Amino acid sequence: MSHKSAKDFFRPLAVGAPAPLREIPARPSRAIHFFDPSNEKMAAKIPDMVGTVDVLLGNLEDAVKADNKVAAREGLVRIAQATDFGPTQLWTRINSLDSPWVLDDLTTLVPAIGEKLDVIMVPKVQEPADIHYVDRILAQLEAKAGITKPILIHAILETARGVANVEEICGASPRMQGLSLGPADLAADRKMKTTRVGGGHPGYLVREDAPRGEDGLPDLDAKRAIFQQDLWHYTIAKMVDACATHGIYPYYGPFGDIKDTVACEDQFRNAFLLGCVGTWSLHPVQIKIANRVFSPSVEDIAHARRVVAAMGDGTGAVMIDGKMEDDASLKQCLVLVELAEKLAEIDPDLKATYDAIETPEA
Ligand SMILES: CC(=O)SCCNC(=O)CCNC(=O)[C@H](O)C(C)(C)COP(=O)(O)OP(=O)(O)OC[C@H]1O[C@@H](n2cnc3c(N)ncnc32)[C@H](O)[C@@H]1OP(=O)(O)O
Ligand SMILES: O=CC(=O)O
Ligand SMILES: [Mg+2]
Repeated sequence: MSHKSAKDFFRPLAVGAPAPLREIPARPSRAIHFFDPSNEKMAAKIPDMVGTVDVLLGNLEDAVKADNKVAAREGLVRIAQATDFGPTQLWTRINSLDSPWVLDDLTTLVPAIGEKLDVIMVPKVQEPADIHYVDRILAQLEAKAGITKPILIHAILETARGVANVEEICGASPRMQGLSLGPADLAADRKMKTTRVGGGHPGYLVREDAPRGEDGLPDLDAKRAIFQQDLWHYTIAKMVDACATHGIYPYYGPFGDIKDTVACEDQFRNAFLLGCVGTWSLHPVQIKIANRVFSPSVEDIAHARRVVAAMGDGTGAVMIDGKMEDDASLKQCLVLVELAEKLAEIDPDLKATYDAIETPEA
């Protein structure tokens, strides 16, 4: 039980730190593209990726070798200082709070590039106290460095305890921007018997009933349909509800089977349909998939605009193509229309596509 009053949440946690935000801006973030700033070949590509992806994230945690942790941190500072990110957001993923690197990550990055950093992703968050720790230290570092806008916090949901505490984590600070599912660490922490980074598993399935023989017993040799199930449905749905409750944004996380672009698209689309606003991209090939999946389709926008036009003042019920539409379906349509408008502001190709859709008269 928190002893803070509601208004305390909107006071800076250090004298001289910027005032906390009251609303988290809905900035497009279809793909959060990970790069290792200590990998020179990868890092060299980052300036040219500005404008092609909504978020560039300099990763300092898992996937960066222990020997390269300092080089990654310093590489990120160099890239951030030398690059004009224009409309593209710059995020980082710091090392975990129990690691030997995280304090230096924060005390180096905030003074050096704090004005350019939009969001800090915190891995392996277990409970609100983890967010409180980062919240206070960020306020102190922002105050000392004279940073003018608060750096936001994004937590990865990748421990069983984190999932159990998800609501409290979302509400732990006005800096909370969103959550990502971390299926790889979460699987390990839960002791799931998988060996993958995200995605499904052919063994997690439901099988059609067996036909019965004359003896009334199941015919085990009969061919039966099987339906692979989604390992992540429960956690994503729980994360989406927690984020929506707190006015912050949910994301799918990594899809490690880089070459299976079809299954990657399916996983991303499931997350989009359930309410996620974006996903991670681990390889350039995943950026295009994410941008396509997390942008409403032409068909959806055409239909949504028809519903908006037909619903007039937004009350009552109408029939369109044999289906009943009312206030509730109108609200769903407005989610898509408003998302399309936001995306059109930063993506000229998408704007042209949406502008070309014939819009019915109101
Ligand atoms: C569970 C988790 O925590 S997930 C998050 C942590 N993991 C990550 O961040 C992984 C990030 N991605 C990567 O490290 C790499 O993409 C790997 C290791 C998966 C594959 O790398 P490669 O074997 O080099 O892939 P591939 O040969 O297809 O790369 C093609 C080109 O894209 C570049 N590239 C690959 N990944 C990236 C990236 N994330 N960002 C920018 N460029 C990239 C490569 O440098 C290569 O460049 P080149 O054509 O000039 O040689
Ligand atoms: O960090 C991500 C994960 O899946 O673990
Ligand atoms: Mg992880």
